[in-house]
Amino acid sequence: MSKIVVRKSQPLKGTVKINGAKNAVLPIIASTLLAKGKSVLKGVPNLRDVHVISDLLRHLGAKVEFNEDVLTVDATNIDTCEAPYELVRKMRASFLVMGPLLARFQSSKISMPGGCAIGTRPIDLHLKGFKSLGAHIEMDHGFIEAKADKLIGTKLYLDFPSVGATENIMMAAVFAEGTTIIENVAEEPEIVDLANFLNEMGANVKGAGTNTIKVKGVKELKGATHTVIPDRIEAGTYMVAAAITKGDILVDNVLIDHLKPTIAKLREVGCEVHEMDNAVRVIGPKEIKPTDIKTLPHPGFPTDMQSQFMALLSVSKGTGVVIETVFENRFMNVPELNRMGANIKIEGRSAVVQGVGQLQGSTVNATDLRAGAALILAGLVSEGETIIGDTYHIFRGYVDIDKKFNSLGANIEIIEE
Ligand SMILES: CC(=O)N[C@H]1[C@@H](OP(=O)(O)OP(=O)(O)OC[C@H]2O[C@@H](n3ccc(=O)[nH]c3=O)[C@H](O)[C@@H]2O)O[C@H](CO)[C@@H](O)[C@@H]1O
Ligand SMILES: C=C(OP(=O)(O)O)C(=O)O
Repeated sequence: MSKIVVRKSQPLKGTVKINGAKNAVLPIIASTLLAKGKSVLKGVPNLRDVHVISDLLRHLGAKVEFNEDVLTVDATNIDTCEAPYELVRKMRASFLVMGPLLARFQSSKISMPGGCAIGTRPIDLHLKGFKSLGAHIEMDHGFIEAKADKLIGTKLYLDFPSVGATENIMMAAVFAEGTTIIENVAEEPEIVDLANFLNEMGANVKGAGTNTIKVKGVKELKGATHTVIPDRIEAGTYMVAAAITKGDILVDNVLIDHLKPTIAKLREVGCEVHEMDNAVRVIGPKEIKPTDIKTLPHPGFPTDMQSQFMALLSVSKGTGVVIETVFENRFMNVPELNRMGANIKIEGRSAVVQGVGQLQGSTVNATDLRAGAALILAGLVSEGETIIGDTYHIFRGYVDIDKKFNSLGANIEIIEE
Protein backbone atom coordinates (compact mmCIF):
# COMPACT_ATOMS: atom_id res chain seq x y z
CA MET A 1 0.00 0.00 0.00
CA SER A 2 1.26 3.49 -0.76
CA LYS A 3 2.23 6.17 1.72
CA ILE A 4 2.08 9.92 1.17
CA VAL A 5 5.06 11.95 2.34
CA VAL A 6 4.40 15.67 2.86
CA ARG A 7 7.30 18.05 3.48
CA LYS A 8 6.96 21.58 4.85
CA SER A 9 6.25 23.98 2.03
CA GLN A 10 6.43 27.65 1.19
CA PRO A 11 3.14 29.53 0.79
CA LEU A 12 1.32 27.73 -2.06
CA LYS A 13 0.77 29.83 -5.17
CA GLY A 14 -0.80 29.30 -8.59
CA THR A 15 -3.91 27.86 -10.20
CA VAL A 16 -5.55 24.51 -9.56
CA LYS A 17 -8.36 23.04 -11.64
CA ILE A 18 -11.16 21.21 -9.86
CA ASN A 19 -12.56 17.90 -11.13
CA GLY A 20 -16.18 16.75 -11.30
CA ALA A 21 -17.84 15.97 -7.98
CA LYS A 22 -17.49 12.47 -6.54
CA ASN A 23 -20.73 12.80 -4.60
CA ALA A 24 -22.64 13.92 -7.69
CA VAL A 25 -21.25 11.38 -10.12
CA LEU A 26 -21.80 8.28 -7.95
CA PRO A 27 -25.61 8.60 -7.70
CA ILE A 28 -25.75 9.71 -11.34
CA ILE A 29 -23.89 6.57 -12.43
CA ALA A 30 -26.29 4.48 -10.32
CA SER A 31 -29.24 6.22 -11.99
CA THR A 32 -28.11 5.19 -15.49
CA LEU A 33 -29.53 1.76 -14.52
CA LEU A 34 -32.99 3.28 -14.97
CA ALA A 35 -32.62 3.84 -18.70
CA LYS A 36 -32.45 1.78 -21.83
CA GLY A 37 -29.82 3.14 -24.24
CA LYS A 38 -26.51 4.83 -23.77
CA SER A 39 -25.76 7.61 -21.27
CA VAL A 40 -22.67 9.77 -21.68
CA LEU A 41 -21.30 11.44 -18.55
CA LYS A 42 -18.69 14.17 -18.94
CA GLY A 43 -16.33 15.66 -16.37
CA VAL A 44 -16.13 12.35 -14.50
CA PRO A 45 -13.25 12.28 -11.98
CA ASN A 46 -10.80 9.39 -12.24
CA LEU A 47 -11.33 8.20 -8.67
CA ARG A 48 -11.26 4.83 -6.98
CA ASP A 49 -14.98 5.17 -6.09
CA VAL A 50 -15.90 5.75 -9.74
CA HIS A 51 -14.09 2.52 -10.68
CA VAL A 52 -15.85 0.64 -7.87
CA ILE A 53 -19.36 1.69 -8.95
CA SER A 54 -18.44 1.03 -12.61
CA ASP A 55 -17.43 -2.53 -11.65
CA LEU A 56 -20.70 -2.93 -9.78
CA LEU A 57 -22.70 -1.86 -12.85
CA ARG A 58 -20.66 -4.26 -15.03
CA HIS A 59 -21.43 -7.04 -12.53
CA LEU A 60 -25.15 -6.27 -12.97
CA GLY A 61 -24.74 -6.58 -16.75
CA ALA A 62 -24.34 -2.97 -17.91
CA LYS A 63 -21.69 -1.97 -20.45
CA VAL A 64 -19.43 0.69 -18.92
CA GLU A 65 -16.48 2.44 -20.57
CA PHE A 66 -14.31 5.13 -19.02
CA ASN A 67 -11.96 7.18 -21.23
CA GLU A 68 -10.29 10.39 -20.03
CA ASP A 69 -13.15 12.08 -18.16
CA VAL A 70 -16.01 10.58 -20.16
CA LEU A 71 -17.92 7.62 -18.81
CA THR A 72 -20.48 5.85 -20.99
CA VAL A 73 -23.02 3.41 -19.61
CA ASP A 74 -25.43 1.25 -21.53
CA ALA A 75 -27.75 -0.52 -19.12
CA THR A 76 -30.20 -1.76 -21.75
CA ASN A 77 -29.52 -5.36 -20.75
CA ILE A 78 -29.24 -6.16 -17.06
CA ASP A 79 -28.51 -9.78 -16.05
CA THR A 80 -28.92 -9.64 -12.29
CA CYS A 81 -30.39 -7.34 -9.65
CA GLU A 82 -28.12 -8.68 -6.90
CA ALA A 83 -25.09 -6.75 -5.58
CA PRO A 84 -22.61 -8.88 -3.60
CA TYR A 85 -20.78 -7.96 -0.39
CA GLU A 86 -17.35 -7.70 -2.10
CA LEU A 87 -18.59 -4.81 -4.24
CA VAL A 88 -20.76 -3.05 -1.66
CA ARG A 89 -18.25 -3.18 1.20
CA LYS A 90 -15.70 -1.13 -0.79
CA MET A 91 -17.99 1.87 -0.94
CA ARG A 92 -21.21 2.76 0.85
CA ALA A 93 -22.57 4.62 -2.19
CA SER A 94 -22.97 1.18 -3.86
CA PHE A 95 -26.27 0.95 -1.98
CA LEU A 96 -27.58 3.64 -4.36
CA VAL A 97 -28.22 0.98 -7.01
CA MET A 98 -31.14 -0.34 -4.95
CA GLY A 99 -33.57 2.47 -5.85
CA PRO A 100 -33.00 2.27 -9.63
CA LEU A 101 -33.13 -1.56 -9.72
CA LEU A 102 -36.32 -1.61 -7.68
CA ALA A 103 -37.88 1.02 -9.97
CA ARG A 104 -37.02 -0.77 -13.20
CA PHE A 105 -37.22 -4.45 -12.23
CA GLN A 106 -39.41 -4.33 -9.06
CA SER A 107 -36.74 -6.37 -7.36
CA SER A 108 -33.31 -5.82 -5.90
CA LYS A 109 -31.04 -7.65 -3.47
CA ILE A 110 -28.09 -5.70 -2.09
CA SER A 111 -25.57 -6.64 0.56
CA MET A 112 -26.06 -4.45 3.63
CA PRO A 113 -23.46 -1.69 3.67
CA GLY A 114 -21.46 -1.64 6.90
CA GLY A 115 -20.61 1.35 9.05
CA CYS A 116 -17.36 3.20 8.54
CA ALA A 117 -14.86 5.35 10.38
CA ILE A 118 -17.21 8.33 10.53
CA GLY A 119 -20.29 6.58 11.92
CA THR A 120 -22.67 3.63 11.87
CA ARG A 121 -24.48 5.10 8.85
CA PRO A 122 -27.79 3.20 8.95
CA ILE A 123 -30.05 2.88 5.88
CA ASP A 124 -33.39 2.91 7.67
CA LEU A 125 -34.55 6.06 5.87
CA HIS A 126 -33.82 4.55 2.43
CA LEU A 127 -35.87 1.49 3.38
CA LYS A 128 -38.70 3.59 4.85
CA GLY A 129 -38.98 5.31 1.46
CA PHE A 130 -39.03 2.04 -0.51
CA LYS A 131 -41.68 0.61 1.84
CA SER A 132 -43.79 3.74 1.49
CA LEU A 133 -43.69 3.26 -2.30
CA GLY A 134 -45.11 -0.24 -1.80
CA ALA A 135 -42.00 -2.41 -1.67
CA HIS A 136 -41.70 -5.37 0.64
CA ILE A 137 -38.33 -5.43 2.42
CA GLU A 138 -36.63 -8.49 3.89
CA MET A 139 -33.25 -8.88 5.54
CA ASP A 140 -31.55 -12.18 5.01
CA HIS A 141 -27.97 -13.29 5.75
CA GLY A 142 -26.56 -9.77 5.46
CA PHE A 143 -28.59 -8.91 2.35
CA ILE A 144 -31.52 -6.56 1.96
CA GLU A 145 -34.09 -7.71 -0.54
CA ALA A 146 -36.71 -5.32 -1.87
CA LYS A 147 -39.62 -6.52 -4.02
CA ALA A 148 -42.84 -4.98 -5.26
CA ASP A 149 -45.68 -5.97 -7.58
CA LYS A 150 -45.74 -2.35 -8.55
CA LEU A 151 -44.60 0.91 -6.97
CA ILE A 152 -47.23 3.52 -6.26
CA GLY A 153 -46.70 7.25 -5.69
CA THR A 154 -46.73 8.20 -2.03
CA LYS A 155 -46.16 11.04 0.43
CA LEU A 156 -43.41 10.67 2.99
CA TYR A 157 -41.39 12.75 5.41
CA LEU A 158 -37.71 12.00 6.09
CA ASP A 159 -36.78 12.13 9.79
CA PHE A 160 -33.42 13.60 8.76
CA PRO A 161 -32.50 15.17 5.39
CA SER A 162 -30.25 12.27 4.41
CA VAL A 163 -28.43 12.78 1.11
CA GLY A 164 -28.33 9.09 0.18
CA ALA A 165 -31.94 8.39 1.21
CA THR A 166 -33.20 11.39 -0.78
CA GLU A 167 -31.31 10.15 -3.86
CA ASN A 168 -32.34 6.50 -3.52
CA ILE A 169 -36.03 7.28 -2.94
CA MET A 170 -36.09 9.86 -5.75
CA MET A 171 -34.67 7.23 -8.15
CA ALA A 172 -37.03 4.51 -6.88
CA ALA A 173 -40.02 6.79 -7.54
CA VAL A 174 -39.39 7.70 -11.20
CA PHE A 175 -41.70 4.99 -12.65
CA ALA A 176 -44.12 4.80 -9.72
CA GLU A 177 -47.81 5.19 -10.57
CA GLY A 178 -48.90 8.77 -9.77
CA THR A 179 -46.89 11.35 -7.82
CA THR A 180 -44.45 10.87 -4.96
CA ILE A 181 -43.92 13.76 -2.56
CA ILE A 182 -40.86 13.54 -0.32
CA GLU A 183 -40.61 16.12 2.46
CA ASN A 184 -37.64 17.21 4.59
CA VAL A 185 -35.25 16.04 1.87
CA ALA A 186 -31.58 16.92 1.58
CA GLU A 187 -30.93 20.09 -0.43
CA GLU A 188 -27.29 19.45 -1.39
CA PRO A 189 -26.14 20.58 -4.88
CA GLU A 190 -25.46 16.91 -5.71
CA ILE A 191 -29.21 16.19 -5.30
CA VAL A 192 -29.95 18.93 -7.84
CA ASP A 193 -27.40 17.47 -10.27
CA LEU A 194 -28.99 14.03 -9.97
CA ALA A 195 -32.51 15.45 -10.48
CA ASN A 196 -31.30 17.36 -13.55
CA PHE A 197 -29.84 14.17 -15.01
CA LEU A 198 -33.02 12.20 -14.27
CA ASN A 199 -35.06 14.88 -16.04
CA GLU A 200 -32.62 14.84 -18.99
CA MET A 201 -33.35 11.09 -19.25
CA GLY A 202 -37.10 11.84 -19.35
CA ALA A 203 -38.12 11.78 -15.68
CA ASN A 204 -40.41 14.36 -14.07
CA VAL A 205 -38.69 15.52 -10.86
CA LYS A 206 -39.42 18.93 -9.36
CA GLY A 207 -38.21 20.76 -6.26
CA ALA A 208 -34.64 19.43 -6.00
CA GLY A 209 -32.62 21.96 -4.00
CA THR A 210 -35.61 22.76 -1.77
CA ASN A 211 -36.90 20.69 1.17
CA THR A 212 -39.70 19.03 -0.84
CA ILE A 213 -39.24 16.94 -3.97
CA LYS A 214 -42.11 15.83 -6.21
CA VAL A 215 -41.61 12.93 -8.60
CA LYS A 216 -44.34 12.27 -11.15
CA GLY A 217 -44.10 8.73 -12.48
CA VAL A 218 -43.22 8.29 -16.18
CA LYS A 219 -43.29 5.16 -18.36
CA GLU A 220 -39.64 4.96 -19.38
CA LEU A 221 -36.27 6.75 -19.43
CA LYS A 222 -33.74 7.02 -22.23
CA GLY A 223 -29.98 7.50 -21.97
CA ALA A 224 -28.80 11.14 -21.80
CA THR A 225 -25.61 13.21 -21.98
CA HIS A 226 -24.65 15.21 -18.90
CA THR A 227 -21.69 17.15 -17.48
CA VAL A 228 -21.15 16.59 -13.77
CA ILE A 229 -20.93 19.62 -11.43
CA PRO A 230 -17.50 20.56 -10.00
CA ASP A 231 -16.48 19.08 -6.67
CA ARG A 232 -17.15 21.69 -3.95
CA ILE A 233 -15.23 19.64 -1.36
CA GLU A 234 -12.12 19.24 -3.51
CA ALA A 235 -12.32 23.00 -4.19
CA GLY A 236 -12.73 23.75 -0.48
CA THR A 237 -9.70 21.62 0.35
CA TYR A 238 -7.43 23.69 -1.94
CA MET A 239 -8.99 26.89 -0.59
CA VAL A 240 -7.99 25.83 2.92
CA ALA A 241 -4.51 25.03 1.57
CA ALA A 242 -4.18 28.69 0.54
CA ALA A 243 -5.25 29.75 4.03
CA ILE A 244 -3.06 27.37 6.04
CA THR A 245 0.12 28.04 3.99
CA LYS A 246 -0.63 31.78 3.82
CA GLY A 247 -0.49 31.43 0.06
CA ASP A 248 -2.45 32.71 -2.93
CA ILE A 249 -4.39 30.12 -4.95
CA LEU A 250 -6.82 30.52 -7.83
CA VAL A 251 -9.22 27.60 -7.61
CA ASP A 252 -10.65 27.14 -11.09
CA ASN A 253 -13.80 25.36 -12.30
CA VAL A 254 -16.06 25.96 -9.32
CA LEU A 255 -19.66 27.06 -8.75
CA ILE A 256 -19.45 29.91 -6.23
CA ASP A 257 -22.97 29.26 -4.93
CA HIS A 258 -21.85 25.83 -3.73
CA LEU A 259 -18.93 27.29 -1.77
CA LYS A 260 -20.76 29.87 0.35
CA PRO A 261 -20.24 28.29 3.80
CA THR A 262 -16.56 27.59 3.06
CA ILE A 263 -15.98 31.13 1.77
CA ALA A 264 -17.73 32.63 4.82
CA LYS A 265 -15.52 30.68 7.24
CA LEU A 266 -12.33 31.47 5.31
CA ARG A 267 -13.18 35.19 5.51
CA GLU A 268 -13.77 34.80 9.27
CA VAL A 269 -10.26 33.39 9.75
CA GLY A 270 -8.84 36.39 7.89
CA CYS A 271 -8.51 35.24 4.26
CA GLU A 272 -9.09 37.52 1.32
CA VAL A 273 -11.53 35.71 -0.98
CA HIS A 274 -12.26 36.97 -4.50
CA GLU A 275 -15.31 35.42 -6.16
CA MET A 276 -15.22 35.17 -9.96
CA ASP A 277 -17.53 33.57 -12.54
CA ASN A 278 -16.13 30.04 -12.43
CA ALA A 279 -13.19 30.50 -10.09
CA VAL A 280 -12.32 31.72 -6.63
CA ARG A 281 -9.04 33.25 -5.46
CA VAL A 282 -8.02 32.76 -1.85
CA ILE A 283 -5.20 34.76 -0.29
CA GLY A 284 -4.17 33.48 3.12
CA PRO A 285 -3.87 35.85 6.10
CA LYS A 286 -0.62 36.72 7.89
CA GLU A 287 -2.17 35.33 11.06
CA ILE A 288 -5.02 32.79 11.12
CA LYS A 289 -7.84 33.95 13.40
CA PRO A 290 -9.85 31.32 15.29
CA THR A 291 -13.52 30.69 14.51
CA ASP A 292 -16.27 28.26 15.51
CA ILE A 293 -17.76 25.71 13.14
CA LYS A 294 -20.96 23.68 13.30
CA THR A 295 -21.61 21.14 10.56
CA LEU A 296 -25.16 20.97 9.21
CA PRO A 297 -27.05 19.67 6.20
CA HIS A 298 -26.82 22.01 3.17
CA PRO A 299 -26.88 25.01 3.03
CA GLY A 300 -25.11 24.75 6.40
CA PHE A 301 -21.40 24.12 6.78
CA PRO A 302 -20.57 20.75 5.12
CA THR A 303 -19.37 17.89 7.30
CA ASP A 304 -17.02 16.92 4.45
CA MET A 305 -15.05 20.18 5.08
CA GLN A 306 -14.91 19.78 8.87
CA SER A 307 -11.59 17.91 9.10
CA GLN A 308 -9.81 20.33 6.77
CA PHE A 309 -10.92 23.29 8.93
CA MET A 310 -9.84 21.39 12.04
CA ALA A 311 -6.31 21.31 10.58
CA LEU A 312 -6.53 25.04 9.83
CA LEU A 313 -7.75 25.94 13.34
CA SER A 314 -4.89 23.86 14.79
CA VAL A 315 -2.50 26.62 13.75
CA SER A 316 -4.78 29.59 14.46
CA LYS A 317 -3.97 32.33 16.94
CA GLY A 318 -6.57 31.42 19.59
CA THR A 319 -9.25 28.83 20.34
CA GLY A 320 -12.11 27.63 18.14
CA VAL A 321 -14.88 25.08 18.70
CA VAL A 322 -15.93 22.55 16.07
CA ILE A 323 -19.34 20.90 16.50
CA GLU A 324 -20.13 17.88 14.32
CA THR A 325 -23.88 17.33 14.09
CA VAL A 326 -24.14 15.17 10.94
CA PHE A 327 -22.01 12.10 11.77
CA GLU A 328 -21.61 10.79 15.31
CA ASN A 329 -17.97 9.76 14.94
CA ARG A 330 -16.16 12.19 12.68
CA PHE A 331 -13.32 13.14 15.02
CA MET A 332 -11.11 10.09 14.33
CA ASN A 333 -8.43 12.35 12.88
CA VAL A 334 -8.06 14.31 16.12
CA PRO A 335 -5.55 11.91 17.74
CA GLU A 336 -3.57 12.00 14.47
CA LEU A 337 -3.48 15.81 14.42
CA ASN A 338 -2.52 15.77 18.10
CA ARG A 339 0.40 13.46 17.21
CA MET A 340 1.54 16.30 15.00
CA GLY A 341 1.51 18.69 17.97
CA ALA A 342 -2.02 20.05 17.67
CA ASN A 343 -3.96 20.80 20.86
CA ILE A 344 -7.49 19.47 20.33
CA LYS A 345 -9.80 18.17 23.05
CA ILE A 346 -12.99 16.26 22.27
CA GLU A 347 -16.10 16.73 24.39
CA GLY A 348 -18.88 14.57 22.91
CA ARG A 349 -19.79 16.07 19.55
CA SER A 350 -17.58 19.13 20.09
CA ALA A 351 -13.86 19.59 19.65
CA VAL A 352 -12.05 22.48 21.28
CA VAL A 353 -9.12 23.46 19.09
CA GLN A 354 -6.47 25.58 20.72
CA GLY A 355 -4.10 26.90 18.07
CA VAL A 356 -0.41 26.08 18.42
CA GLY A 357 2.55 27.99 16.97
CA GLN A 358 4.01 25.09 15.02
CA LEU A 359 3.02 21.55 14.03
CA GLN A 360 5.61 18.79 13.70
CA GLY A 361 5.80 16.22 10.94
CA SER A 362 4.94 12.73 12.24
CA THR A 363 3.88 9.30 11.06
CA VAL A 364 0.08 9.33 10.96
CA ASN A 365 -2.86 7.42 9.45
CA ALA A 366 -5.68 8.65 7.25
CA THR A 367 -8.74 7.34 9.10
CA ASP A 368 -11.14 8.44 6.36
CA LEU A 369 -11.11 10.46 3.17
CA ARG A 370 -11.35 14.00 4.56
CA ALA A 371 -9.28 13.12 7.63
CA GLY A 372 -6.55 12.20 5.12
CA ALA A 373 -6.94 15.55 3.34
CA ALA A 374 -6.63 17.30 6.72
CA LEU A 375 -3.36 15.48 7.45
CA ILE A 376 -1.94 16.62 4.10
CA LEU A 377 -2.95 20.21 4.91
CA ALA A 378 -1.37 19.96 8.35
CA GLY A 379 1.74 18.38 6.81
CA LEU A 380 2.20 21.38 4.50
CA VAL A 381 2.92 23.59 7.53
CA SER A 382 4.66 21.04 9.79
CA GLU A 383 8.37 21.00 10.54
CA GLY A 384 10.03 18.11 8.73
CA GLU A 385 8.22 15.18 7.12
CA THR A 386 4.69 13.90 7.62
CA ILE A 387 4.25 10.29 6.55
CA ILE A 388 0.61 9.36 5.97
CA GLY A 389 -0.54 5.72 5.90
CA ASP A 390 -3.88 4.17 4.82
CA THR A 391 -3.81 6.51 1.82
CA TYR A 392 -6.42 4.52 -0.14
CA HIS A 393 -9.04 6.63 1.64
CA ILE A 394 -7.55 9.76 0.06
CA PHE A 395 -7.60 8.32 -3.47
CA ARG A 396 -11.33 7.63 -3.10
CA GLY A 397 -11.94 11.35 -3.39
CA TYR A 398 -9.01 13.34 -4.78
CA VAL A 399 -7.71 13.13 -8.36
CA ASP A 400 -3.91 13.59 -8.72
CA ILE A 401 -3.65 15.12 -5.27
CA ASP A 402 0.18 15.03 -5.26
CA LYS A 403 0.50 16.54 -8.75
CA LYS A 404 -2.04 19.27 -8.05
CA PHE A 405 -0.40 20.29 -4.76
CA ASN A 406 3.11 20.11 -6.25
CA SER A 407 2.07 22.37 -9.15
CA LEU A 408 1.29 24.97 -6.45
CA GLY A 409 4.77 24.60 -4.93
CA ALA A 410 4.22 21.81 -2.40
CA ASN A 411 6.57 18.88 -1.88
CA ILE A 412 4.37 15.78 -1.75
CA GLU A 413 5.51 12.33 -2.75
CA ILE A 414 3.59 9.08 -3.10
CA ILE A 415 5.73 6.12 -2.09
CA GLU A 416 4.53 2.73 -3.31
CA GLU A 417 5.36 -0.08 -0.89
C1 LIG B 1 -21.45 9.50 -1.63
C2 LIG B 1 -21.98 10.66 -0.90
O1 LIG B 1 -22.71 11.45 -1.45
N1 LIG B 1 -21.56 10.83 0.35
C3 LIG B 1 -21.99 11.97 1.11
C4 LIG B 1 -23.37 11.71 1.67
O2 LIG B 1 -23.29 10.52 2.46
P1 LIG B 1 -24.63 9.81 2.96
O3 LIG B 1 -25.64 9.89 1.88
O4 LIG B 1 -24.25 8.47 3.47
O5 LIG B 1 -25.02 10.75 4.16
P2 LIG B 1 -26.45 10.99 4.79
O6 LIG B 1 -26.88 12.38 4.49
O7 LIG B 1 -27.35 9.89 4.40
O8 LIG B 1 -26.12 10.86 6.35
C5 LIG B 1 -26.30 11.92 7.25
C6 LIG B 1 -26.73 11.37 8.60
O9 LIG B 1 -27.96 10.69 8.47
C7 LIG B 1 -27.89 9.40 9.06
N2 LIG B 1 -28.77 8.48 8.30
C8 LIG B 1 -28.66 8.38 6.97
C9 LIG B 1 -29.44 7.49 6.25
C10 LIG B 1 -30.37 6.70 6.96
O10 LIG B 1 -31.11 5.89 6.39
N3 LIG B 1 -30.45 6.83 8.31
C11 LIG B 1 -29.66 7.70 9.01
O11 LIG B 1 -29.77 7.79 10.23
C12 LIG B 1 -26.40 9.03 8.92
O12 LIG B 1 -26.03 8.03 9.81
C13 LIG B 1 -25.72 10.36 9.18
O13 LIG B 1 -25.59 10.56 10.57
O14 LIG B 1 -23.79 12.83 2.45
C14 LIG B 1 -22.97 13.09 3.59
C15 LIG B 1 -23.57 14.24 4.35
O15 LIG B 1 -23.51 15.41 3.65
C16 LIG B 1 -21.54 13.38 3.12
O16 LIG B 1 -20.71 13.49 4.25
C17 LIG B 1 -21.01 12.26 2.23
O17 LIG B 1 -19.79 12.64 1.64
C1 LIG C 1 -17.87 10.74 3.65
C2 LIG C 1 -17.57 10.88 2.36
O1 LIG C 1 -17.86 10.01 1.38
P1 LIG C 1 -18.68 8.63 1.45
O2 LIG C 1 -20.10 8.94 1.75
O3 LIG C 1 -18.53 8.12 0.04
O4 LIG C 1 -18.02 7.77 2.48
C3 LIG C 1 -16.84 12.08 1.86
O5 LIG C 1 -16.86 12.31 0.64
O6 LIG C 1 -16.24 12.81 2.67
